Amino acid sequence: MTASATRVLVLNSGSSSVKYQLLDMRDSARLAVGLVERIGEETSRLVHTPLTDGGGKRERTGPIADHEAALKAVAEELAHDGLGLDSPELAAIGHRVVHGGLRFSAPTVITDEVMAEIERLVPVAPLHNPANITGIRTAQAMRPDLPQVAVFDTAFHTTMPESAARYAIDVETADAHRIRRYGFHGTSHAFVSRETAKLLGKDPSEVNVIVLHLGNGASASAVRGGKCVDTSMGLTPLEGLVMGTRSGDVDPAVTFHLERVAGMSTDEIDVLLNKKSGLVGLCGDNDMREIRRRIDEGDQRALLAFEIYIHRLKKYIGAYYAVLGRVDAVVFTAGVGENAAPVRAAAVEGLEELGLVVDADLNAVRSDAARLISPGYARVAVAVVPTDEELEIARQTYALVNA
Ligand SMILES: Nc1ncnc2c1ncn2[C@@H]1O[C@H](COP(=O)(O)OP(=O)(O)O)[C@@H](O)[C@H]1O
Ligand SMILES: CC(=O)OP(=O)(O)O
Ligand SMILES: [Mg+2]
Repeated sequence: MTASATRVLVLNSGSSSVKYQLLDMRDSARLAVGLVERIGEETSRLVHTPLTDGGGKRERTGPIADHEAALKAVAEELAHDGLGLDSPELAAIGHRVVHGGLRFSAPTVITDEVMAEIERLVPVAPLHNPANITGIRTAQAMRPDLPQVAVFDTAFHTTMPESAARYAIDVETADAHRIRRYGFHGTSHAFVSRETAKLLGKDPSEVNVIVLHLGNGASASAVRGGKCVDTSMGLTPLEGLVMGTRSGDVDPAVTFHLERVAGMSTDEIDVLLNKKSGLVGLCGDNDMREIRRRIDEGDQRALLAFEIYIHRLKKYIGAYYAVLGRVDAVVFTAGVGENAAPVRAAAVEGLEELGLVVDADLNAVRSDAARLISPGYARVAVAVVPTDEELEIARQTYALVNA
């Protein structure tokens, strides 16, 4: 890396999307941001926004076959703005990697051996790790000379005590197969819990926070003094909250029952619970905007899906309240948490005895800023804090390559 190399490209590869940002780490300024969605479908779309000279969003539509093709398209868009991957100013490429098992509790420079470990974990993050691997390989091929850094979703959760991380199943079996709660979205839970402390004017070590990361994937975490003590996702990102297409918690016997009684294969049940359940399974839509629109039109299926979503969320707020004992803030983040005021209002409705109240006017404000939505008298702050996984990944990546 040359002394003038201060830029970091961040790739957040999801199962069917890539979000990316190019940042200059001297001031964390974003030079370009973008998204490729519906990868593998006929209707793929790339939206690229350069931010160097006032911007000007560009869009490409049409089939993008896989993550490799997606990244090549992203590289072309960046080159078009004079921000190509060949730039000597690029210091590193930071990758979100969803499953890092127990081994990675910090950002890590990717070697062949690290890649082998990420590959070994594919069975426990089948929707995510393969996309992360393709992203890394494609970026390595483009810039073999640059450090590629993995920032793991699981890292923040490695501080959980055994009482929260261990499932109550036979210890030998669990240990032999490394079955335990790992938790995901950790980069977001870490970033948002820290930003929440800032919003409260306190040091992270002084505050206990319940973070509700509600995107397409969704998870809750209990953070005590800056450290995660429990989280809702488990061995895989399937456990916990109701999500866009994932069931979250179900009785594990549902799977035996479907095998024995419905004659479904393990793979079919995997697809059912990961891709055809959650909001989409309950009402046919996984987008909260569409669900709210249908509810406003009197659609009963959409209403029931919303109520199931909220009921689960409320149970986790209560559970993590009990785990923490004292709660300073309940925080909403990610696509649904940041934008869906009705979800926030419904999730804390009836919890006044716990000190949780949402002010309807504050909750209705649309803003990109971190903000309180509880009234001044409330014992527990309720807040909306936008997550920025890409910024956090860029910071960790840059810090590591400069260490
Ligand atoms: N204005 C909005 N109102 C309600 N929900 C929204 C809004 N914008 C986005 N969402 C929800 O956010 C989800 C995407 O969240 P996001 O955090 O980007 O997810 P992911 O990172 O898992 O792709 C959408 O599926 C939709 O349900
Ligand atoms: C781990 C996980 O669920 O990630 P996402 O929300 O991006 O699908
Ligand atoms: Mg996300």
